[in-house]
Amino acid sequence: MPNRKNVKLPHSIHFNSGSWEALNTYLSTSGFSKVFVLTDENTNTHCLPIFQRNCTLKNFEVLSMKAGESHKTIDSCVTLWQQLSEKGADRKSLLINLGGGVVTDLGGFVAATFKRGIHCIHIPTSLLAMVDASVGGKNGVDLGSLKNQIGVIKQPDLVLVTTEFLKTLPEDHFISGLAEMLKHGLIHSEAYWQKVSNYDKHTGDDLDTLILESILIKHSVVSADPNEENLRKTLNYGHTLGHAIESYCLDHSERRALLHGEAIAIGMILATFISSVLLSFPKKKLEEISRVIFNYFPKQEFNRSDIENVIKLLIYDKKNTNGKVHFVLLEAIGSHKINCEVPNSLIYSAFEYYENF
Ligand SMILES: NC(=O)c1ccc[n+]([C@@H]2O[C@H](COP(=O)([O-])OP(=O)(O)OC[C@H]3O[C@@H](n4cnc5c(N)ncnc54)[C@H](O)[C@@H]3O)[C@@H](O)[C@H]2O)c1
Ligand SMILES: O=C(O)C(=O)C[C@@H](O)[C@H](O)[C@H](O)COP(=O)(O)O
Ligand SMILES: [Zn+2]
Repeated sequence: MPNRKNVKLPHSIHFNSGSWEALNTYLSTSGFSKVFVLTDENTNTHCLPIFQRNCTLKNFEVLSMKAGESHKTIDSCVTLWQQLSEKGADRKSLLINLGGGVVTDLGGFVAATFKRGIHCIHIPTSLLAMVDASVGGKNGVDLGSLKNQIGVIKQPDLVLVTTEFLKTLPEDHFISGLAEMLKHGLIHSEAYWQKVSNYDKHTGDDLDTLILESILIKHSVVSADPNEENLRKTLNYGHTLGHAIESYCLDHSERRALLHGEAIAIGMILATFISSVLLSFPKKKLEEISRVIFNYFPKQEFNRSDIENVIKLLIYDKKNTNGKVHFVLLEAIGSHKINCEVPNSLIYSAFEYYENF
């Protein structure tokens, strides 16, 4: 993977110094009829002032939604579609999504569907949205607690990544974003895996370089397979069980709702264990990966009935065909296999490995 000096971002993605200039040029040359900025209650407080300072256009309207996964729903979309309608949005209007992955997923979907599609820009403000959610055009909402069941793939006009926003991001959400960066390491290269797993914010590691590299890994996969016919499925590493665990916890009030990255971190340990059994993924590496992940993500408890229910949720995974659940597995770091079938007995063994590590 190229480093920051010789790296090439696509024209639609801008990083740090170039971002505000790209936004202002785009706004002044595109002739939008109206500009809307979608925030959630936290990005409204912490990120909107930075946006206002840097955006030369002053007459935009702010729309806001409640923060968090439980608001990534069609009801939130209806409220926003109504507001856009009442405020006279037309097909020459622009929606700027200023927030984490919930705002970029939901705002991307609202923009893609309002009057069959208005313009949209993502300005990601969480680590997870910078390295993953804002790149690649997947958008959508949950159906009840089932993750991302409704949505489309539509690329935003621009993605503007400004890491200054991370200064106010709460620690648990920062760590959640690290999970997707670790995933990029696992599917892409040992070198990037090592860099992210050895990242230490206290020793002044260059986080911006790691973020940029993650964006490039994600972009390279998406541009090779934008509609997830084959290669893009690798970006779903750890998500087959991870999403089922996330949905299960969202739906059970006695459990803490896990952040997306927290659930995916568990899913990656489980998928790597399964890889070690089915594809001879090296056992020593499995242990290293488990150690790194447990270092950030404390163990969660799953009893037999929890696991049974998680397995039942696998039927909703979007990589399934003909009722068959398809996992992404690894032969080694950076060497993946898609569309793998996994017996339930092995899923139970994977949870046993996770609980006993
Ligand atoms: N479309 C994709 O390709 C893709 C990829 C990965 C994840 N996702 C989705 O992204 C969502 C998770 O995204 P997330 O982790 O960003 O969650 P999030 O959007 O809920 O943001 C995390 C929390 O941090 C707050 N926040 C965000 N930026 C802040 C800032 N700069 N300062 C202070 N507070 C800030 C938010 O208000 C929220 O409370 C999930 O729904 C997941 O399914 C989508
Ligand atoms: O961009 C992709 O493709 C991904 O799979 C990235 C994932 O990290 C992300 O969580 C995505 O939203 C999952 O997609 P889904 O199609 O499984 O809902
Ligand atoms: Zn994810």
